Amino acid sequence: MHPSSHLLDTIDSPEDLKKLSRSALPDLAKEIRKTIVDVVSISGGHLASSLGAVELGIALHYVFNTPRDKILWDVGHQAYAHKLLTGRREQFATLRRHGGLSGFTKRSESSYDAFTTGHSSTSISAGLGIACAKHLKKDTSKVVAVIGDGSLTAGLAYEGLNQTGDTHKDKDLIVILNDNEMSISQNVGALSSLLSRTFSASRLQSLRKEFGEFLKSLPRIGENVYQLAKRSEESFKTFVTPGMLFEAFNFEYFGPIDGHNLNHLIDILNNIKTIKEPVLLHVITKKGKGYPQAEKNPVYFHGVGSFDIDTGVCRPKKTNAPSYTEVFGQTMVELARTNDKIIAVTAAMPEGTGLVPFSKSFPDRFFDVGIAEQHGVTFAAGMATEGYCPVVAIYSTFLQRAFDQIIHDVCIENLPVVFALDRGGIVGEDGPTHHGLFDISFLRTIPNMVVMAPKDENELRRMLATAVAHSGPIALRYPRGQAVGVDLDEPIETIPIGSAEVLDRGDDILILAIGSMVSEAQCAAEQLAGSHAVQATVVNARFVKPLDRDLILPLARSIGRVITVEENAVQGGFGSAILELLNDNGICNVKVKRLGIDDVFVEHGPQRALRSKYRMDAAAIVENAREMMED
Ligand SMILES: Cc1ncc(C[n+]2csc(CCOP(=O)(O)OP(=O)(O)O)c2C)c(N)n1
Ligand SMILES: CC(=O)[C@@H](O)[C@H](O)COP(=O)(O)O
Ligand SMILES: [Mg+2]
Repeated sequence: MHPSSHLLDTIDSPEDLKKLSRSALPDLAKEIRKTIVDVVSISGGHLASSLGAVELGIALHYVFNTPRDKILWDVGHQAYAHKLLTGRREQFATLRRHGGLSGFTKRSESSYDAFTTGHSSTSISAGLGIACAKHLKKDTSKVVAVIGDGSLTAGLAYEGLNQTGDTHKDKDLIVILNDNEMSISQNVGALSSLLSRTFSASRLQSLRKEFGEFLKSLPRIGENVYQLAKRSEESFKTFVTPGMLFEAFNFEYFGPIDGHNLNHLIDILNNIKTIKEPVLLHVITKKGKGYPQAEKNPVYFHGVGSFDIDTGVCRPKKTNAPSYTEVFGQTMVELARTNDKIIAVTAAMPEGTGLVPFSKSFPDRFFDVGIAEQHGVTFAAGMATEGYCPVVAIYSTFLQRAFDQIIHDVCIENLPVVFALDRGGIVGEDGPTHHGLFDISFLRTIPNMVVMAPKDENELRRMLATAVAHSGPIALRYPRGQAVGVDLDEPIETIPIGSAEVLDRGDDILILAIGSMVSEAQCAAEQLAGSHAVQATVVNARFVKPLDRDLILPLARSIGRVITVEENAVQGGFGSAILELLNDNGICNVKVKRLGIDDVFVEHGPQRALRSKYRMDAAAIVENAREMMED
């Protein structure tokens, strides 16, 4: 690694970058890489993707006139070099920290961040929107969307390409395909093998051209020659290349070129910026480029916690409890051993959702559909119609994409699809685009859907067993990170649908808690009894839908003071469900306080700090209980 940052230290904006000679840029790239590795080794972050896009970031800001020209970084997880070059060098050490720089691009953070990101595959649609708006305003500045090969597996990207290629209107958009042959894991699907046909691509294209020229040179094309030409054209299609694909979308295709060769990048960008029609530039990069450990293991270094730079080894976490994700993954394997109908579906997150062990034990029953949550849900619905039991494991935040598919393709027909929602609640450093704070609200409104959240990892296992035995759509949501550390039942018992449990008994206040908030409620009950002489009944609701009305209603009636607690938006969530239940049953003289996230987007920061700031803890329950007692 380069010892100092004397070039980077001179850059406060892309204007300063432009003052450097081309020959200095490779050294600048080294300095940027060193800075990224240094900071991410402490703060954690998306290391491998950002290291792969260093030259791209330099070349784009060297050639284009940002922020007037707009660069949209898809997902935004590869944009650390962009941040360093656009006036955020001094704050870079605050990356992903509470109050510091976001790990993604964010409009409110910088005028150089053209679009706020975190979820994938938005760059082409948003870029086209910006380009069309510029066109209407007669603004001739340029728009560049940088999208990865993984992000190009999502349908949304093709919706953008399709509209961009509409020949009836001028669409001045440059799309850069940053192809490192990786999503988080190995990229999947027909597209990934198509993109790697680079050798045959150029060979076949020149063959095709030569053949066309030959035909044109003939004085008269008879029927036989014409038929031969058509057949040849057809057979060329079996060798479709990336260029042909994008040309079919009416893009001018350039590439593939080496995305780490600054001279080539700058030359070609200078050329294509003069073209006033859709352009696709295909660049080949290496995920983790420049940091050997990340080059060797890009999956591990995609999103990483703090690590030792010399060894690449992550700093150990303090607890011995497994994560919810691990327990989910192990339980899937256990259940699938005796139930050959269980199928696992992931949308490009086999590691993140804990499904790698399942994929190894049952490769035929494991499906990675790519970054295609909508397709994944409908695909699962199709499998369910054939008698299988698909378990769709998707982070809460990414399932938002598939809301219509859940209703239209799964719930209307009451199909037995299990939704395993990892990262339900506050996720931490990824911030507002990634917190899973809406699933309870959006799932509980859907007819036929059952919604559960476990209080600990043993209950997660029981809920998963319950879910695969259920005959309709059913969702369980659980948090990011370490579980509670309880013993696990063997064999796994199921839970009657809609049954809550009483954990503590007291006459003063009723605390109805769900999921991760159950342990906080118990802790609060202990404090209330110990220091404030307030006796609380604590109920682990287990189900948001259906609620255990036979247990909840008499308790609410007799105690008269109710606090609901959930790690979810308070609007429309578990607390709202309780209010509806009470109201619908004529119980209107009960005081109810709903605790949850109150109509805001939660910023990024450590999970613990955010939970405390947003009052998702025992202290908040105690405070609210005491206020209620005083009223
Ligand atoms: C809708 C959505 N689903 C899943 C993810 C999780 N995710 C973030 S980056 C990524 C892989 C993206 O691959 P690619 O675009 O090729 O970028 P690379 O990491 O290779 O640079 C995935 C699956 C996401 N951000 N958004
Ligand atoms: C950029 C992105 O969407 C993912 O890489 C995400 O950051 C993963 O989050 P986890 O670290 O919770 O798996
Ligand atoms: Mg990629």
